[in-house]
Amino acid sequence: MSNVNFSIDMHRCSSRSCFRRFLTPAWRIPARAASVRPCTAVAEVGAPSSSLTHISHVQTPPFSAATPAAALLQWACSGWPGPECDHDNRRPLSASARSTSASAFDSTSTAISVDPDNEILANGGSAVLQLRVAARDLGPGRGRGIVATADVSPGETLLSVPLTRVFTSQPNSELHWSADMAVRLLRAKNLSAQQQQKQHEASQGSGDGGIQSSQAFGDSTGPEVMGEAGWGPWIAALPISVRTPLEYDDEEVRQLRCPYVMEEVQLMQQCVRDCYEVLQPELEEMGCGWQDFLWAVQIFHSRCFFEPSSSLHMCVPGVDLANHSPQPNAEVRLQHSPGACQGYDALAEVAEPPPPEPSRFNLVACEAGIRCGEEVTISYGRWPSEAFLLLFGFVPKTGNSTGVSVRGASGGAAAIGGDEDNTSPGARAKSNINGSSSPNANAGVSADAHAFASISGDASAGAGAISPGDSLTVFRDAEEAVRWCFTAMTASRQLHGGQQEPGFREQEEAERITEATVRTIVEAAPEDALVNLTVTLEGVDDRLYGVLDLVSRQLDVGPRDLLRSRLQERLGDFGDVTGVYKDEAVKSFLQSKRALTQVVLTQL
Ligand SMILES: C[S@@+](CC[C@H](N)C(=O)[O-])C[C@H]1O[C@@H](n2cnc3c(N)ncnc32)[C@H](O)[C@@H]1O
Repeated sequence: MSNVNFSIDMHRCSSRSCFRRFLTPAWRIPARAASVRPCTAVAEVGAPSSSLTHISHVQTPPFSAATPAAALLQWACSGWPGPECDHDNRRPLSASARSTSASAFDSTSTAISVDPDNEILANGGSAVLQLRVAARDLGPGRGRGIVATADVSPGETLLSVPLTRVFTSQPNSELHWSADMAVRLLRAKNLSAQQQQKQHEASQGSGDGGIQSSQAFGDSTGPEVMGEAGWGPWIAALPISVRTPLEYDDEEVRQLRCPYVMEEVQLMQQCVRDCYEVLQPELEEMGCGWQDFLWAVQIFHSRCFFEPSSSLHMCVPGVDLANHSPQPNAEVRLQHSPGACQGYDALAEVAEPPPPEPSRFNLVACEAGIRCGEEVTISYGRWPSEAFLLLFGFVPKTGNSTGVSVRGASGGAAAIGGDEDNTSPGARAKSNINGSSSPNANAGVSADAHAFASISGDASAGAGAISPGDSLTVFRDAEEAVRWCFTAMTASRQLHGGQQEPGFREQEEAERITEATVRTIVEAAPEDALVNLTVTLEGVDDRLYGVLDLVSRQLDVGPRDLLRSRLQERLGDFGDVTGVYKDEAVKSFLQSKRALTQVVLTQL
């Protein structure tokens, strides 16, 4: 097999306007929904409870060795000979080495006892792999995760899932990708339940009491053989409930305080409701309602990888148990089989090739390796906190409240505590913000732009709360920036300069200048080039600087002063974050935005 060293970020991340640009277009009302009547309000189809109790994001069934999650890893890695066969010498580890590491396993380990003379135990017609990882319950904050049950060498494959067992979006779906996947998941859930029922009845008839071992999910129990009914082992291991902002009620949306993010949440909620309306008849035929649909959509939002070359979303059984860390110790790779590569067909014409194996989705240890007992983590990408909150329902923390060192464009990469994540493609793209990566957006930027854009020196005020990769949207787009600057400066001059309220003529003139400035800036730039103008710990978005610089020439105020005023206003949005939050993730979100705004302000 050719090993394509190809990391995949969770979903898509574009460089400059990281969040809005990748999410918003995808969340527009899908084509099939566009013709339907205005959607039903959430309340009519089953609104979430509004009581102020903390809700864990991922609710999972009680965990033991026999749980579906423990059996899932075996099922997911169908056809994989196991980690020891991936070493260069292709020799299995000695039995003693294995038993040493196995002694550190807990009861949930999937590496059950092994006959040393028999590398692979036959079980229900399938092999039991000697995995070096196990699924574990990590508590209310994180749900389940993957833990190393032995020391793992750098580059070692931990899980290897054939693409035939990866639940993938359909390329030409008319519906939003997650809605389409949700219906397919619910259908598969129904079919696999029916299948299980049949098996149960058959086994009762045959007198074995209907007891099916959780280890008995063999190669014959997958979707390759059973079609949609074959996803049962994965579905049984999915969380019972997932909570993301799709479930927020009005009060919780208000608690987000940030108008841009509140809009995104409302847009997403609306889109899902619209999709539900379109799909309702089909869902009801399956006996599913709004809550089932909402659950399934959130399953995919919180567990899918986005594969950029095919634009497909992939939910990978087993690997979908890996939690996020900004400093991951593992990564994912697609391994293409010769059968999936160009040239296989040509070979088939001249020789009898081996039957093509499916390509595989691998979880691989990073360069440092992994110690026995450590959680195996991957990076979902380096995103603003709202992207994490909206899709995954949590906001990552730095875990370090001191030692923030921020350098700007000319100074190179920022280092935030010990948790800087430069591993993802998103991270590399984002660090270009202060460079000249957006040529069209920089028209008119003066020579001191970079000095201004560069946030330098140490800043520690509350920086430990900043989610790695977070950014603050200062303006939705250039037009909003121009209008805000004119309005704010007029108001400020009246307040501080004792100026009279402008008369009709003056107002007209001010409006004319504003419109002309908007046209100069917006019409000169390509469509959507000037949306989501941000600041990050790495500095000020060049495009934002360019806009403020042009406006400042009209207003006779420095761009730095304009930015400072705006950030002070934004800080007010995130003011006092103490209080009761039904969802702790909202608090982490607010703390991160507030701390980021404060740090940037101290650096201006
Ligand atoms: C791909 S799933 C990972 C497995 C999940 N913990 C489970 O029990 O099924 C992603 C979800 O796990 C949780 N999660 C992942 N990384 C986390 C982290 N660093 N902190 C808190 N929750 C995390 C979030 O609820 C997220 O939506």
